[in-house]
Amino acid sequence: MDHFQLRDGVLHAEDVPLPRIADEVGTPVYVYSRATLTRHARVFRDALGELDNPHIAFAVKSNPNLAVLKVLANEGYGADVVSGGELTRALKAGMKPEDIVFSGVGKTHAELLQGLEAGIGQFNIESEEEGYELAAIAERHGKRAACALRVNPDVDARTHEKISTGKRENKFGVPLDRAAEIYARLAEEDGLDMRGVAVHIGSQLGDLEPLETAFGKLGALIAELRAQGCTVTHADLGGGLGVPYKAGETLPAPTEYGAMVARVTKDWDVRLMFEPGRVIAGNAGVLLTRVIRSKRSGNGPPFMVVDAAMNDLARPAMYGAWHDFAAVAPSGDRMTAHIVGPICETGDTFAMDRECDALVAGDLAVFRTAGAYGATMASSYNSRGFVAEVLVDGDKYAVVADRIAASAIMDAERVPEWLA
Ligand SMILES: Cc1ncc(COP(=O)(O)O)c(C=O)c1O
Ligand SMILES: N[C@@H](CCCC[NH3+])C(=O)O
Repeated sequence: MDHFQLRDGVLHAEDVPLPRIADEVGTPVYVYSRATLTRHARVFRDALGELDNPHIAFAVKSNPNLAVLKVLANEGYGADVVSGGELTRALKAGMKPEDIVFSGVGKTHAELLQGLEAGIGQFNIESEEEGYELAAIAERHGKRAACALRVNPDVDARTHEKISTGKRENKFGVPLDRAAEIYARLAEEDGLDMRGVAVHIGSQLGDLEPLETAFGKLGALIAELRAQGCTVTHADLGGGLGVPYKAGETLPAPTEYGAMVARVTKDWDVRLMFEPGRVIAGNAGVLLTRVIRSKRSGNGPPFMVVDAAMNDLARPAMYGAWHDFAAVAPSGDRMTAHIVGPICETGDTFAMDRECDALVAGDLAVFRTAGAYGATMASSYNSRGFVAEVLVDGDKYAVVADRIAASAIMDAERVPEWLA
């Protein structure tokens, strides 16, 4: 069920009319639905119902807002983090250290130490070099780090090239054909408790087949490791499940994913771990914006300039991504427009030749499916400041991230005296 629905002709987030949020908080603003987050968390967990006690770690990178993390912590979710900053957030939101997985190719010395001191559940080691560095830090501090080795299965995930992570030429993980020897060597380290393997082939996957291929390869690796005497008790299958961005688009349902996983892993005898991000948060948020003005463009459709821009929602500019765009109070009339932001780059374009609700200056509209990889990828380009975020729960809402004004960012800058 969609918690962003028209009621009496006005788009609501749960029971809150969006114009109320626009008036009270201003635009642009991200609006999240707690009910959707909770529902998605439960749907995903239920889809894994055939498995024995799966560990689900929300990919914090997809939406690191503390309130969003708290909603998921309340649902028993752990966290998949990729930086010291994300680790700090996950802990602050109440996630248990043992439920936190630390991924990423470039964990620094300080971040490895931070993870060890926090007592996190698992490091997903992405290279032999990282393994030795972690082992040395752990030994020096009298600790033992629980680890999985992330492998690169060389599988084409059939998604956008910039978010594909499982091809040999991508920077992630260790090559599959070297994984067994690296695992065995790292297992010799006193500072490491090599307990598992991990894989994540990419994001916004619309097809289960590449995932199944990658999981099949991981299963063969587990068998090979055990045959050579290594212990494997955990397997982390990453995230990646895609979500519909266009009305009417169909993607594999979590239940189909869960059934495939159960089938492929039935003889693995490990605890399975998952790192979903987008499938939990994507459709739990919209970016609420106001039309600044429409500008005629020769004989073509008008440019509809909205007050959100590529610095607030980078996905269209970065990946050519589609976000459905709809009026908050649709009149029923339609128009075709180029939907653009105010930033001084042609790339600041949300959509060209988009057929959409007819809108005029001052009207409110939303970009849908903006709950994942939205606010978290914002910048302050063109000195526009950082966009605000709101969480709705029934008929109430809270500002869960203040708008950061360009002036506040400027306060952190200095002109050295020697320039005077
Ligand atoms: C290691 C890792 N885990 C989990 C995720 C979450 O992916 P998604 O949001 O597609 O579920 C990502 C991002 O692609 C990732 O790099
Ligand atoms: N930022 C990407 C997803 C990246 C996934 C990172 N592992 C997007 O918006 O689609």
